[in-house]
Order: sequence, then structure tokens, then C-alpha cells
Amino acid sequence: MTSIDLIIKIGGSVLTDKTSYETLSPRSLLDPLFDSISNLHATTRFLLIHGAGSFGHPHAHAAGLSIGFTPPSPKHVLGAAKTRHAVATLNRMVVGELIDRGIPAVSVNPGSLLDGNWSRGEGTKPDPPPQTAYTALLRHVTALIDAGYIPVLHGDVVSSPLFGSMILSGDDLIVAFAYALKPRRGCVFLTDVDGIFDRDPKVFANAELLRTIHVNRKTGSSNCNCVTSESITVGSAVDVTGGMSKKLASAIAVVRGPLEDVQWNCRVVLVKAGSDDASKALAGDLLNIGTTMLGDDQA
Ligand SMILES: Nc1ncnc2c1ncn2[C@@H]1O[C@H](COP(=O)(O)OP(=O)(O)OP(=O)(O)O)[C@@H](O)[C@H]1O
Ligand SMILES: C=C(C)CCOP(=O)(O)O
Repeated sequence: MTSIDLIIKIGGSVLTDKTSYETLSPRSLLDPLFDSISNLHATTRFLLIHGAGSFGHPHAHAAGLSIGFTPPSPKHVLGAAKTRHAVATLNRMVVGELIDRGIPAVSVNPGSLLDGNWSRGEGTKPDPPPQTAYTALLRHVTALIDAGYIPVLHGDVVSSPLFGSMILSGDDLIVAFAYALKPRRGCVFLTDVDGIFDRDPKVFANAELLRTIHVNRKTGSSNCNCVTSESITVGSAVDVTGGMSKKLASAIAVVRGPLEDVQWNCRVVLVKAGSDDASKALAGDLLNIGTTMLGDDQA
């Protein structure tokens, strides 16, 4: 089986300015980020996923992609095409930066390899993809890893005869890949804040960082009493995938693991890109940094 140490999601809030349109973060933030990711290559096997930031979210919002449309209108399909183009553009930038630093990074557009034939579900939004939808994508990505590449995936759009075109968040990808690849050290979310707070730290100066979140693997409940409250919000930016609350739900899903796997043990940390805690996380030290999430039966 293909083995990896870490799955890293670089948030769109790190790569881009989410309060603007198709705007990259300043070089003073991006250069150290790409340097630190590149330096990992010598010691660590990792998979990279990045968010859509101000490239994908504004287009997806304009096209109404979070709900899907059946049958899809020409306007909807054009909006989906623009969204795919924008996230692929951001992805090429990321891959180019890594290649310039001597890393064998390769673009993978997940929406092209996902099987969109799952049932729509009962809600107003289509259900997220089941693990079976990822079979071809997983095969492609593991073949790349085995051949020595660093695959770089991104939040994307997936198309289906059942619901038209719909958003696929990088936060969904990290769950699917964690379940399939069982990263030895865990999963790292790099964002523009120090972790999960009791309230949005950009809005409330006295917001408190939640340092450790214990998740009950059986029930999915946690000691984070803000999971369902309004204290975790999308923030001020345009974000069609649910912002920090989606990230928390994905992180809980990773810590829970597949229910049939009783041996499952996968840590998750949420840390601020460029911080000392981010350096520790990338070095594989996923304890007592940022917000650390682990099963309540795990040390
Ligand atoms: N309780 C909270 N704790 C921490 N951040 C919060 C909270 N509530 C809202 N936020 C906001 O969530 C933002 C990070 O979420 P966001 O979805 O933008 O991250 P991302 O993964 O980098 O983005 P993308 O989806 O583009 O990849 C922060 O900038 C912060 O303002
Ligand atoms: C907006 C699009 C196309 C994908 C969203 O991915 P995310 O930024 O990882 O949630």
C-alpha cells in the first residue's frame, strides 16, 4: 500500500486575499510558505491539497454552485467552467512555485476524476461524495506518489448527471484521502489564523484559542462546545463551502476515521501558516500546537 506521512491542506486564506477577487497573498507570505513545503521533500512523504480562496469562491458564489442544478442551465455551466478555470489557475501557480524549488509537483484536478454518480440525497444541497466516488482519483494519486511525484490537488467542481455541477471542497478531499492513505503522522490544516477559536478571532479581539479538541470516535461529539453554535462562522470573506465550520466538521471526520476501523488513530492540527506551530506540524510533531484534535481514547 502507498504510504505517506502527512496530508497538508493549504487554506485559500493563506494563498490568497479572500476579501478581494483573484488576488494572491503577498510574496512575503508565499515565499516562506513554498520554501517550507519544499524543504519537507527530503524527509517526508506528503500529499498537498489547497483551497480555492479568492480564485474559486467568488465564481462559485456567482454561479450558485453550492446547491447543484438539474438540469443545468447554460449560465450555470458557464459559471462552473469559470470556477474550474480559476482554481486550475491557482493550482498551476502553486505547482510552478514548487517546481521552481526543485520539487516534482504535479497538478491534479480532482473534479475530472471523481465519479459523480452518487445519489443526490434528501437535503437542499446534494450529499457530499461517498468514499466510492473517489476510486479513480485515488488510483491516479497513489500511482503518482508511487512514481515519486508530489500530487497537488485543490478544491474543485464535480459534475454529475444527478445534480449538475457542484462544489467539491478541499476539506472533503482531505477526509477521503486520510481514510484511504492513513497518513502516519496525521493531517495539517494551514490557515490564516492560529487554529479554532471560541469565536472568529478576526471579529473578536478577545477570542480564545481552543488548544485541544477531543473527539468521541463513536459519536463524533467533542469538547468543542461551539461546533453547532454561531461562534464558528464563514468570516467576512466570500466562501461557499462553509469556512471554518466546514473545516471543523472535516477535521472531526478525519479523527473519527472509518467507523469499521477500530485501530484508527489519525491526528489533525489546525495551525497558522508561517508560525512556529506550523513548522512543528510540518516536521511531524502534531501535539500541543495550534488546535490539536485527537480521539478521546488517544494520548
Ligand atoms: N471560531 C473561529 N475560529 C477560527 N477562525 C474562524 C472562526 N470563525 C470564523 N473564522 C474565520 O475562518 C477563516 C478561515 O476559514 P477559511 O474557510 O477562509 O479557511 P481556508 O481553508 O483557508 O479557506 P479556503 O476554503 O479558501 O481553502 C479565518 O480567516 C477566520 O476569520
Ligand atoms: C470554490 C471551490 C471551487 C472549491 C472550494 O474548495 P475549498 O476552498 O477547499 O473549500
